[in-house]
Amino acid sequence: MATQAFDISQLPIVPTAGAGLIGSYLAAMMYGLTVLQTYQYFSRYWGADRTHVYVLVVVLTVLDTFSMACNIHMMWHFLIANYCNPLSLLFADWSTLVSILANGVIGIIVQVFYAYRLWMLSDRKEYIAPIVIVILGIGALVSCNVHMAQLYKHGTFLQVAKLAYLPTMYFSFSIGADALITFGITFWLMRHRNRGMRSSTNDNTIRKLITYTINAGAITTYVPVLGNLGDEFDDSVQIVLRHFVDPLPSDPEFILRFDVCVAFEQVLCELHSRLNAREELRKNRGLVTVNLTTSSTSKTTSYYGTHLEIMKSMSTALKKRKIAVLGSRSVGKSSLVKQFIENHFVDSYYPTIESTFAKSVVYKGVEYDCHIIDTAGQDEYSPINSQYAIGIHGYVLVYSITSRNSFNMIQIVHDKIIDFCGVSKIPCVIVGSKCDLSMSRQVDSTDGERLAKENDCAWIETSAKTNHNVGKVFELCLQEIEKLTAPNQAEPPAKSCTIQ
Ligand SMILES: Nc1nc2c(ncn2[C@@H]2O[C@H](COP(=O)(O)OP(=O)(O)OP(=O)(O)O)[C@@H](O)[C@H]2O)c(=O)[nH]1
Repeated sequence: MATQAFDISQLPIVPTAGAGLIGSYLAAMMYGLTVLQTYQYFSRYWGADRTHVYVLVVVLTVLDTFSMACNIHMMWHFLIANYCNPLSLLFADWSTLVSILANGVIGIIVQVFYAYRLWMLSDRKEYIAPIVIVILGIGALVSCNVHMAQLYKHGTFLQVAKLAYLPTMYFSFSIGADALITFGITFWLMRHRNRGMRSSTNDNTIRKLITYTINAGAITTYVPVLGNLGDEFDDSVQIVLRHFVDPLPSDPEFILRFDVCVAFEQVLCELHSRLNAREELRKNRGLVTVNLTTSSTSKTTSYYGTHLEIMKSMSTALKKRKIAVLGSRSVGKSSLVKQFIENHFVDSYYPTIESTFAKSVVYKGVEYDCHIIDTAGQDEYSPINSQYAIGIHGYVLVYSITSRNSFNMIQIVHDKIIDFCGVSKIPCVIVGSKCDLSMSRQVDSTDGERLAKENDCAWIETSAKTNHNVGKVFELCLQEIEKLTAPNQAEPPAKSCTIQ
């Protein structure tokens, strides 16, 4: 039988899928990074988060993987299995349809998550924006589903021009939700910066969070904006744009571009969320104090700003612990706190007036938002300020092993707090500092241990200089606080007392 010459120009399509191919390569690269982020999340935080957070991360990753597999199949179907068969471009392949749905589901999960995050950031006060975000997210999902159902019903791409309003709706809903998320989160972060505990580390971290939020918002909004506005650009730009995000297509090639672009956008969204993970922000050491807690009694809590981190913040009623560091002058209180928070030792001596630091500490798989108050040194003539008896969960009482006087001050300070608080026991760790100076030792470790035992406190020797046992000090303090905390109680009663 003679083969009929086929005139490709008679087809109601543009027979090129190059745009889809390039888009698939980019999406695959982004997918690889997303998997890497997921791996890092599990290797860093395994055991520290709650089960449902892991489930959520796994579900998102599986959906991402599924979407990527569909994209690869789609490319295989059109470019390899049907090589030299331009007619195949007329018919909707199952993977094209299913990946539209998978991307829609990923989108709604991420948007609902961000709506929840916004609500939490606002101390559960802001309802309107989160509800609008969810409605827009549902709108985007519905547009996706209707689009997929229509394509399935028709079985071919011939009706695609008539259905072009559906991807336009999808893009519009996505832009609305992403823009609202970005503005909402930035607004609340700025509010927290203005009213929260002011310090350069806090401000830096909040600035960083705002930058992340704006970047993530800009990038996740970028593709849909181009999608909707592409036709407005001049010809030269359009040549490029048409290959990625042609908004109102009249040919099936669009489906490839659309699909890949949506996948690309979602993967980017995922990627950015994960890139904003806690380790990066932890480099700032001092943490921010913004209201994100689920506990109504706690006013501030740590906030690392993004996706996975906030998943965790949301999942756990973050436990805030306020710890006061007390002791004689020059025993090394500030050095101890600085070593713990900033990981460095300062040789020079500057008397402290008072500074507060914040840091999250994972202890026994639970993350605590610790606020550490470094106080001015006490002596017989300047006893402790009664403010250190109010709202404090635990105490670190520091003496220097090179100063007998500083050791003797510990009992005085301890009794004073007990007096102030009107209780018989306080969560407390007694710390013998400067243990690297053993040649000048004036206080034996047995004396320290005995004193701690008599007062029912924990005890440890440290050196801020050599970073010996520094982290352990605060772990012990948390341990002492938790001993006095009823099981499942997020907030132990901070010592609030009548001053006698
Ligand atoms: N060798 C040694 N020196 C230390 C150590 N910790 C602190 N110092 C030194 O002790 C001096 C006082 O340290 P600070 O941390 O300022 O003491 P402080 O208790 O905060 O002093 P106030 O602010 O007056 O209460 C500084 O010169 C520190 O370098 C340590 O572990 N080993």
